[in-house]
Amino acid sequence: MGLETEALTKACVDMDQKVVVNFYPKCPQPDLTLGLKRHTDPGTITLLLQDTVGGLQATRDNGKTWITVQPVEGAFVVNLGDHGHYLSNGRFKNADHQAVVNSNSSRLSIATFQNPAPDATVYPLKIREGEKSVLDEPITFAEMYRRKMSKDIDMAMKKKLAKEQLLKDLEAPKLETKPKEELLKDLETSKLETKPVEEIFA
Ligand SMILES: O=C(O)CCC(=O)C(=O)O
Ligand SMILES: [Fe+2]
Repeated sequence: MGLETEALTKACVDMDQKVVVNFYPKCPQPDLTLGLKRHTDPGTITLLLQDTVGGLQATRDNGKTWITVQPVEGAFVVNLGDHGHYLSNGRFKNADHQAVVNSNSSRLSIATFQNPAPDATVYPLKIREGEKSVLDEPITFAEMYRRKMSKDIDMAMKKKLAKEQLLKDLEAPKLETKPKEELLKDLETSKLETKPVEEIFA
């Protein structure tokens, strides 16, 4: 990024490492659900170790296509998180990803999140000529996280209300529509789920 040595370390203030072990049991009807819903990781960078089963998917072409991240034995998947996205002024993208399940085997993954300190400043480290900042103002990592989570809760609430309405509508007599399972699945995979981070913070 053309930054001075230690610029990233300084931006993170006091790096905090969190390890999460994800266990995805076998699922008899994998196309009705997800192991982990679509999201971006909030931190700077994530190192992910997945077993040989596979199930991690990421988008490309601005969310238009899903690709499966094939497990490579002994290799980590390195994801950029929201903090890394902002520090680079969006030059490096936060990985938009999800985990699917399957009916044959259970799966295990270990994610190691590298997060900045809660009071670290989130703002591009360098804004190049002609570029606009992806953030209007500097905020703390704690604030960035709070905004992300409240948008998430908002979406979940909207989705819950939409689901309740849909179930009500389905009870109405003579409603010509797709089968109930299909409608519920549409809702489950709908764009209400999450948005690209730029839109969330717009
Ligand atoms: O299990 C996976 O492959 C993805 C895990 C993940 O995205 C996460 O823990 O944030
Ligand atoms: Fe993730």
